[in-house]
Amino acid sequence: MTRTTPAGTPLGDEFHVYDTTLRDGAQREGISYSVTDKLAVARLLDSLGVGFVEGGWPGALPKDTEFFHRAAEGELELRHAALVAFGSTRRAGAKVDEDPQVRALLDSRAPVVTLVAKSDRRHIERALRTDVAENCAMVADTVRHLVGEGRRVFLDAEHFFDGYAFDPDTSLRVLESAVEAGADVVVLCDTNGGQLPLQLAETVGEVVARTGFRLGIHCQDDTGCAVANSVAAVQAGATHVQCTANGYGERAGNADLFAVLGNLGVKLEMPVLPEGKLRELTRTSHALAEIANLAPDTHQAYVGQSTFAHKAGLHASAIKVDPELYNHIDPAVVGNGMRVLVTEMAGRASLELKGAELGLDLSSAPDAVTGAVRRVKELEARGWSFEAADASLELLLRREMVTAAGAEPVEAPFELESYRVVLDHRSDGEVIAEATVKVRVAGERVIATAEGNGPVNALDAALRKALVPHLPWLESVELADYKVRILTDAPGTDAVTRVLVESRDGEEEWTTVGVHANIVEASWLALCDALVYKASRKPTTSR
Ligand SMILES: CC(=O)SCCNC(=O)CCNC(=O)[C@H](O)C(C)(C)COP(=O)(O)OP(=O)(O)OC[C@H]1O[C@@H](n2cnc3c(N)ncnc32)[C@H](O)[C@@H]1OP(=O)(O)O
Ligand SMILES: CC(=O)C(=O)O
Repeated sequence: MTRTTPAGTPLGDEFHVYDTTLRDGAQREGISYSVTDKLAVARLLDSLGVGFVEGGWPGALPKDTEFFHRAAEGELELRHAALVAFGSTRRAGAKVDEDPQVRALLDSRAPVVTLVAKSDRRHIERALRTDVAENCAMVADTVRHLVGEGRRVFLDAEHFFDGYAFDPDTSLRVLESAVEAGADVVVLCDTNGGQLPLQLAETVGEVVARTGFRLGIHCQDDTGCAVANSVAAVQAGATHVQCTANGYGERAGNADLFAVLGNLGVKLEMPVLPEGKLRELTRTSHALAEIANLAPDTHQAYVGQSTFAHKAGLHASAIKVDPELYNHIDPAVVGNGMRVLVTEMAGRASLELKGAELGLDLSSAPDAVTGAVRRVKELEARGWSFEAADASLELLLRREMVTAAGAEPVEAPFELESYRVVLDHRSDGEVIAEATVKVRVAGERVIATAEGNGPVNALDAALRKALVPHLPWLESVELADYKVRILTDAPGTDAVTRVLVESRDGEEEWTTVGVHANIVEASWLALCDALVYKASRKPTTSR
């Protein structure tokens, strides 16, 4: 059976997933790929299984010229994708075989070339300062020249939608010039990103009907509709879709590759990637964000870390019955995972699901669940936040289980008698903090003093000094991150400080929270929870 797009066009090899992260994605403010970065991006996209990787504009950017050179010299072995060089048509009034930019496209040795050409009469006349006939000759000459040199050619028809609305005959003439000269696909570009899905799909359908050409779609995201526009274009007959990883691109960005693949691959069940590769979407998206040196968008469609995280109690209660009730897909299909967040918005089901996630069986402890829901709501009203502090939440749940269900108590590995912190502002401007802790550990009273570059650092150091001789496992535990937030609107109080402490050892990372009017005490509470949490996971003998 022939597979088809939603518009009935035969699929299989005939549908192109075309990535332009390395060219249009690199046009985003804040991105600057090195050549090594570009090679790594191309490898990741290839391993995901996209059909085409546009590597850049050889001849215009020295880095891109070098990228194509290194790729051709064996540094890039692509298994799925064809490498594409991007560039413009010959200059107006020039000869194609004398145009250095066109020469650079051939020199890149890329098997596919995408040419950008004006397809809006206003741009032809005002930006290029030429006429429609010469613009069409520039397109035809360049396509014919490159095809004659054995390249497969696609044409990006810049400003197509705006141009078609203004003067459709000119825009169609540009497409015809390319196809008659041998271009394989003509790509309708929403260059200014101003289109909306219904109007764009109508235009794509009309152009398919009028020309019968193989059409591609390239959407910028200035209306926030790039993904919707791309999907609508495919539904209207486009069989080549251009996207960028995580929507990186000029101005507001481009159509996000991962959302487009999710929509086409999962929702429309089009075989846009090789078998099994949709499960790589999340991992690939995050890896590409790393290379771009940008934090992944935690709320990005399909692949964001929070995209299947459920906070509302009502959602959790339905999810407990069946996760499908509140997830639009099984997150595993795109390599993502579901999480339940416990906050003031939690109900019993949220706590039960979170407990299961943390390995605690609360099914036979209804009173502990009730107690935990009440406690979380009370504490969050006073400024605590458990959403990002799973270790403190686990301790809270286990303490409720002790009270309500007689479970084994959560033992602290030490008992605090007192702590004291002083700050010493020295005459040379240096500020040193000194902390002294008095604790009982393993049946002994221990007093330890340590210095640090701040009160929390000094307190942490003094506590370790006191405890490590008795609790050797503590040596591998370190403070990985420390976040402070001053809350000015906690009801019934003056400002309070919330401290999140992220700890790690060779086995895991965990986060705890402390809240108090005093920042040092808030930090102490979070630090203590961090150690109690870790101690509760160690065999009794090493506590
Ligand atoms: C919609 C898009 O995103 S397309 C991709 C755009 N990407 C980039 O521009 C990044 C790379 N660009 C560059 O490095 C430079 O702009 C270059 C090397 C391409 C050109 O640099 P310069 O020769 O200094 O020209 P400049 O950038 O000022 O202007 C572009 C020239 O190309 C011409 N031009 C623009 N589009 C086209 C086209 N499709 N076909 C032929 N010529 C074109 C312009 O008319 C202008 O010509 P002019 O110098 O005679 O006025
Ligand atoms: C070609 C391209 O990037 C655009 O028209 O937006």
